[in-house]
Amino acid sequence: STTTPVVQVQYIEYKWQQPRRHVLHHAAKHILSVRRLTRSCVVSLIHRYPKCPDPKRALGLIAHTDSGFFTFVLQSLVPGLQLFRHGPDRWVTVPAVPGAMVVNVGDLFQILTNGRFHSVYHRAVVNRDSDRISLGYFLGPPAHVKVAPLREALAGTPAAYRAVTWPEYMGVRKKAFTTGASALKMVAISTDNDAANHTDDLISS
Ligand SMILES: O=C(O)CCC(=O)C(=O)O
Ligand SMILES: [Fe+2]
Repeated sequence: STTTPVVQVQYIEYKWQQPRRHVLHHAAKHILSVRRLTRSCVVSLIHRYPKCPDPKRALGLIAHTDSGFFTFVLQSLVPGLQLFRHGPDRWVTVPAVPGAMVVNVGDLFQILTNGRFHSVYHRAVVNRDSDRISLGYFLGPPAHVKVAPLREALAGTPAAYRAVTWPEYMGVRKKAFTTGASALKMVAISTDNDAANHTDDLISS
């Protein structure tokens, strides 16, 4: 039998301005209400990265953003997940904390929050001495659900993205991958929108 879990949204980053907390709250409520209406929409992947004698010359997983709402990553005790940070531009290794899950924001969450939350550009590097294993749980909407910027995220500003389903967006990403374009920009409504251009900046840098 199934029970409805009691979910509490906790704000880890207290420095966030009130409008952003408000958007996070509504986005979380929205995702939970979509989940309640439908069956599971979690995809899981297990990665195994064999040890590599010359890690500088190989990459475990090419730099990318994830497509769904969130990705939950469990790493083995060998770190390898890296996030791209600006100012100065650099790759930051996420420490492998036993029992800890890393939560990455994905492209559809950026669309849902009209760019108030940015999907994280990340990659996986390999280790010289040890194999590495990671588990990824990709949370997104069921295939038929259109994702569009939430009214609460707009607050008087125009929508930066058109509505897309997860499979539609995967199709756009596939096209973007072959042409070197940005998938988020391809579903953006206005090209002079900062939020929509954000990922482009990352990819070109
Ligand atoms: O291996 C990792 O830590 C990252 C995996 C990942 O980014 C992915 O599966 O999308
Ligand atoms: Fe990823």
